[in-house]
Amino acid sequence: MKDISLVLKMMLKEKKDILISVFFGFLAGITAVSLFAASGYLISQAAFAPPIYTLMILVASVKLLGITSAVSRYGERYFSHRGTFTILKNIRLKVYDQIEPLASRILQKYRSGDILARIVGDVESLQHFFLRVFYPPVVLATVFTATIFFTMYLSVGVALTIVAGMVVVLIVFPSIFYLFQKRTAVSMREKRGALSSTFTDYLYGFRELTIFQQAEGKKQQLDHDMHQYEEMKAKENRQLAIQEAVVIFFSFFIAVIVLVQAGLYVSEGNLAGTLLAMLFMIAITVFEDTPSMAVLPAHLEESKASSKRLTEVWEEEPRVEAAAHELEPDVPLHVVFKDVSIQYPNEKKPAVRLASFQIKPGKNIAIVGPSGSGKSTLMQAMLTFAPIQSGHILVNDKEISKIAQESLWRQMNVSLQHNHFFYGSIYENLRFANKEAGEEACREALEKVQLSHFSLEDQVLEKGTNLSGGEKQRLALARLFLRDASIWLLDEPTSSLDAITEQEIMGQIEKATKYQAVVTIRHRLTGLENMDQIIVMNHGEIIEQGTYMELMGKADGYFKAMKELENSQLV
Ligand SMILES: Nc1ncnc2c1ncn2[C@@H]1O[C@H](COP(=O)(O)OP(=O)(O)OP(=O)(O)O)[C@@H](O)[C@H]1O
Repeated sequence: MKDISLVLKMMLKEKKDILISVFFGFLAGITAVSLFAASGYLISQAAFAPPIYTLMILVASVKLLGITSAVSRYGERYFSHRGTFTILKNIRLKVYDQIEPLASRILQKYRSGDILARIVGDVESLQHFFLRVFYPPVVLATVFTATIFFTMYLSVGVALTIVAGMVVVLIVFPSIFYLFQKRTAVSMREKRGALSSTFTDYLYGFRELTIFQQAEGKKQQLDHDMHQYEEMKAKENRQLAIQEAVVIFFSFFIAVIVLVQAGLYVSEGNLAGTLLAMLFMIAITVFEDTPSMAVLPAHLEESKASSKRLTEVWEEEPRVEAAAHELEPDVPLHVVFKDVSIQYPNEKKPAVRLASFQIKPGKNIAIVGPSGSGKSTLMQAMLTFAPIQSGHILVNDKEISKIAQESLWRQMNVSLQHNHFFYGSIYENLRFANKEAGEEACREALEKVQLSHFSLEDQVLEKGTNLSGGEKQRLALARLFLRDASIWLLDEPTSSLDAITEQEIMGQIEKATKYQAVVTIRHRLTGLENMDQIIVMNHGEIIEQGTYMELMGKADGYFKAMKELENSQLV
């Protein structure tokens, strides 16, 4: 029950449509049974040449039942499908609401292909829960019960045969099929997950795979995964077809038993002969919709697994209470790190240990240190993307975890090591930072980053694959000139640029940020003389901090040694 709690909760929100569709389903089923029962009775009665009005009443009833059955079948389809699509919409919204605040953590834990398979494939497969798992047994049970009561009135023996048939079809068969299905479903899901992950790996890494001549091997693995998945799918379809055949065969078998049994009662004089055809028709019709019970176990297993796979994505994550404190938009940010340690999930040691420093409004700060020393992690923590293990990050005296993320990000201008570009024009990619930015402002921003040779209509391909590394960095920086923000966070913003372009663009940034704080992660140690503060990191710790002069004044300082080494290489 816990496994399908997600879909059950979403389903119960649509009680009205569910009740109406069950009502129409029952009406359609029971009128179909009555229609065939009345037809059987009509044929038998006609053989005895009864008064014309008897036949007229029977013919009219048959017609009326036919019309009612058709109309209620329409109502059943309409409301059950409407309910299904609303349930699916509710599930999509719920999944999005749960996953969105955890996105940065989840993407560290799951492969992107797997996440995609969950939020597309698993959500889609839950649409079958109501229509194929919940609904058929409920409607069948109600139709069976009503039919059994009616049949009991005619012949208790026949009614008991139908009861036995009902128990086998509604309980025994689904339970046996479920056991078979469980095994197939587990390997199906594993194969689907493997296929989806291999496929995304192949797609994202296509260029590298081709260059390193590994594409063929990966393609073979993809073919292999695809082949295995198709084989499993074919096996599952075969299994479902056999199950369906068993149920259909059994239904006819019960109808034949009813015919033989009723025939026996007639010959013994315990049943009127005119009821024979009627009982046979009832037995045939009441089992008409039972093949849906053959596929029910497969859909139940699929729904359970999908619901579980979706909920585990957010249930295993620590709960994030919606932070409610809104930062005032006009007050510049003052950020204080107090003994902050950060450890990524599944990592043995922290990426940052006991970091303490401040970012005051209007100050220029550089973070330097060897690769892997934790510089970007500090920036990720300011953006609330890195998991803080201990210590405090205060933004305008408020704990960062209590601040509504949007109000924090609104005041930040960020350029990360890898910036994302969308398929579209340069203009669209710039306006993504500020919807209000007009063409003139965008052209000026391009000029500031020395991209004035680009027109606003030029196309950017997915992930900016038609741009050079330096162009991507400059386009990412151009976005920042279009937004007002009180802190600029720049992670190696000019690492792909030549020294002259770098100097000019940094000059433009300096001009635009007279009153803003700018935190820049740097590998090159040039141009740091005017920094208000330089933070030096090594092995996840801040080992030195101060102005350029202060750090260069330390006789055996780490920064001083790094700077001297760099200078010696430049000479
Ligand atoms: N998402 C992550 N999951 C697990 N470990 C991570 C993650 N991101 C970074 N790390 C680890 O944290 C440590 C610090 O990484 P970080 O990116 O902060 O270093 P950096 O100083 O910015 O390096 P670089 O100069 O190469 O960009 C590294 O050991 C890295 O492997």
